Parts: sequence; structure tokens; C-alpha cells
Amino acid sequence: MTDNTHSSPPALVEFQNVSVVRDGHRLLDSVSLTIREGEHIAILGPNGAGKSSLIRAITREYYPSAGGAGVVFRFRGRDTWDAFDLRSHLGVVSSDLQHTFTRGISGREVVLSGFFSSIGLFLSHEVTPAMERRTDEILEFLEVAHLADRPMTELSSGEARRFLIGRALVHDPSTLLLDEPTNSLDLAALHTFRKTLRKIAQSGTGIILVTHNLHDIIPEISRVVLMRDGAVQKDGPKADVLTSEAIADLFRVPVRVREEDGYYYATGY
Ligand SMILES: Nc1ncnc2c1ncn2[C@@H]1O[C@H](COP(=O)(O)OP(=O)(O)OP(=O)(O)O)[C@@H](O)[C@H]1O
Repeated sequence: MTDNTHSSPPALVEFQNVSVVRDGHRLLDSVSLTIREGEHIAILGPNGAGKSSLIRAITREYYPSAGGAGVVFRFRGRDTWDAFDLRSHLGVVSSDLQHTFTRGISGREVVLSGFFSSIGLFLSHEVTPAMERRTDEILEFLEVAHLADRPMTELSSGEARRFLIGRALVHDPSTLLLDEPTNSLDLAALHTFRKTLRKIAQSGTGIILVTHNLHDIIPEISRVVLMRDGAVQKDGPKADVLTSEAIADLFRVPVRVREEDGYYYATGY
């Protein structure tokens, strides 16, 4: 008899033995990783560890270089996906995207453009009253309604980052995937960003945070995956994974890891 009382939520991402080779370079090396719906997880690794490649595999920009027995490459239980469809389940926030907003697009337009998976709005885009309402809700939730009409180029990095999160939230995705989200944020912006991310996590949205900064890992994140050389080095509960030994080994520098108020910091390097 099956006991459903303690069954885990269904898998969002299910990878077994996924390797990706590009231009003769092994970007992912036999990665096995299951991420469940609603989970709050961090993927931590040094520069060049393969984090961006993993994100590209999750969002179907990269496919496994070899299939066959033992290779599993699924998103929400399915092998094949239309990228547009996938993004209605997974909101992607990348700080790189911020640099592509160069013309005078307002924060509100950035959020609305999420409905069309575009960068800004174009004449062919038909914005419906329902889209406007959803955008208003998101702007309120992210506490940026007062900045919504300002051009992105006139916002601070921290403010602009919140509009990018808003853009990723338009389809009400079950999970947000954040790629190095605190790059170029100062202390005040980092503080606001953490508050925003905690609010999203607490609202029930899953979080996949990809970063090389320990201090990005908000207390709501309970599981951490360490990546190096395209491979998963360690995967488990945060307190077991974020030890001084494991982080020193991951970054190849002598560090001490300490925990304070639910956040982890590396010192001594
Ligand atoms: N298309 C490609 N062809 C060849 N090598 C690549 C390609 N893309 C990435 N690489 C290399 O693969 C390795 C992993 O890159 P990736 O961008 O996934 O790492 P990362 O962990 O995201 O790094 P960072 O934190 O610096 O962004 C790096 O050594 C990179 O130079």
C-alpha cells in the first residue's frame, strides 16, 4: 500500500547523468540533480564551475550531449518542452538581462514585457486589462509602484533588479530561478533584495538561487548544492554542506564559514 501522507512534492527538475559538451569543452559532467516543486535551494560554486551551463540546461538552451540508458533530462516530468511554455512555470531572473535594457523603457514596461518574453514592449504587443492588473499587483508586492514610470536607465541597480524579478513573476511561476542576483548591489540594495526574496519564498514560490556568494543564501533556503568543474560536489541540508572544510575545498582558499542570524559568511581568506 502506498503511504501518501509523507510523499514528496513532484519533481520540477530531474537530471540523471546529464553531460553537456560544447566546442570540445565539458561544461556539465554527469550531473544528477532532482529539484522538487516549491523547494528553496541554492547552487553555489566558484567562477567557471558550470553554474550558467546548468541554468541553460534547466531552461533548455543546452541539451545533454549523449542520451541513452541512465540519462534522465526532465522538467515537470516531461522530456521535451517549448521554451516559452517552460518559462510560464519557471521565472528566470538574470542580472545580465539588466544590461540589455538600454533604451528608455520604464520599469512598468519591463514587467509587462514578461508576458511576451521580450525585452520591452513593441507595437505588435497587445497589453490586456488583465495584464495591467497583474502588473499592478506585482509592483505593489515588490514595493516599487512609486518607481514604475521611471526609465530603467535612471534606476539604481537594486531598484532595476526588483523590476526584473517582477518581469519573471508575471506568469505566477511555481519557481523563480535567480542567476547571480546580487551582482553589483551595494549593502542597502542587498538588504532590500534579501527582504524581497524572503517575501517571495514565504509566499510559497520555489527558489533556485545560483550564486558564488554565501551571503545570498537567505534563511528560507534549506538545501545547498556545491558545483565545481561542471560536476555536483556536494548536495544536502544547508548546515551539513556549508562547512569551512567544504567551502575551502570548493573555492580552493583557506576560509572559515560562520553562521549569523540564519545567514552564512566566509571569512579569513
Ligand atoms: N560555449 C562554450 N564553449 C566552450 N567553453 C565554454 C562555453 N561556455 C562556457 N564555457 C566554459 O565552461 C566552464 C563553465 O562555464 P559556466 O559559464 O557554466 O560557469 P559559471 O559557474 O557560470 O561561471 P561564472 O560564475 O564565472 O559565471 C568555464 O570554464 C567556461 O569558460
